[in-house]
Amino acid sequence: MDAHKISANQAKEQWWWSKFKEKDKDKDSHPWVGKVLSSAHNQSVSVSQNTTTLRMADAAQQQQQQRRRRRRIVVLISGSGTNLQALIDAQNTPALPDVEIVLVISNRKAAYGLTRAANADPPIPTGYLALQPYLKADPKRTRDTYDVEIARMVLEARPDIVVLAGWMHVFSEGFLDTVGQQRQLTVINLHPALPGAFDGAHAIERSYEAFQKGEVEKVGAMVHRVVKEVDRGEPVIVREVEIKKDESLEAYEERLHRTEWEIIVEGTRKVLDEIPPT
Ligand SMILES: Nc1nc2c(c(=O)[nH]1)N[C@@H](CN(C=O)c1ccc(C(=O)N[C@@H](CCC(=O)O)C(=O)O)cc1)CN2
Ligand SMILES: NCC(=O)N[C@@H]1O[C@H](COP(=O)([O-])[O-])[C@@H](O)[C@H]1O
Repeated sequence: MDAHKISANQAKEQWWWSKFKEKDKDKDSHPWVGKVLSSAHNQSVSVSQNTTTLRMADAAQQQQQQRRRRRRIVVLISGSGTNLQALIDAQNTPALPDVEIVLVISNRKAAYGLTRAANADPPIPTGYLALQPYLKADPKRTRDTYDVEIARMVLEARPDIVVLAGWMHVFSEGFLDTVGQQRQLTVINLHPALPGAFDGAHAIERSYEAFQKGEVEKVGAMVHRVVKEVDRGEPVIVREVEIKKDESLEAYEERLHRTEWEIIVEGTRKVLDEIPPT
């Protein structure tokens, strides 16, 4: 700013002083009047400074409140983790705002999804617990106690949502009852078939074969809430996928996976947005 130019505040200040001096001319210039006015001025300056400070603090607090607490996501995987990668890439974009993937758990040591989590920026903490080694370690252990142990690992991360992204293990009540103890904690699952058809494992191959044999007209994928009955939970997102007569399984699978990468983000966002802000 050029030296001869003054700021709006300085101009306001000089106007104020000129008014103050005009007033002073009309009145007896009792020394105390000057003192009262100048201290009034000083007070008004300090009040306005305090007001400004208060206003700034209030604005900062409002900004803080507007900046929602990041919603915490735990992801369970068993394989390559391309759907986990879709979630990692979508974090804090308009597709999936105000989130943090806080833990990735695999039941298979060789799952490449664990590498994806470690390579994320910042790296995502991972956990690993496979059923068979767990059972072999202690004869008193059961599939149900395994499920409770997985649930404990999940709850320790204080999630707002649990996403099964290619988690190839059927949960018993042990898991569902344990995570169900945390209010409003939803578990969702990505399933490569439409509701009510091809529940369970190998759904991609089974639905592809059924279409090619003319047994079904439509195929697709869904994200659903997880209940005890496998793949029978309420659908959250359902998306049909184009399939062509006599095309290869690989061609169909590639198209299906692209759809999965979209709906796993949409489904996660949809369920998180159902949670009232704290
Ligand atoms: N109680 C529930 N558990 C799980 C659900 C669910 O809806 N309710 N969804 C599945 C995911 N899933 C299909 O989407 C699925 C995964 C695995 C299996 C399965 O038969 N697994 C075998 C082991 C297979 C293997 O290790 O290759 C098993 O668990 O014995 C069925 C369906 C996740 N869990
Ligand atoms: N019944 C569950 C099931 O079949 N899930 C399937 O596992 C794959 C995981 O891929 P990813 O490891 O690359 O994300 C996905 O195709 C998903 O639909």
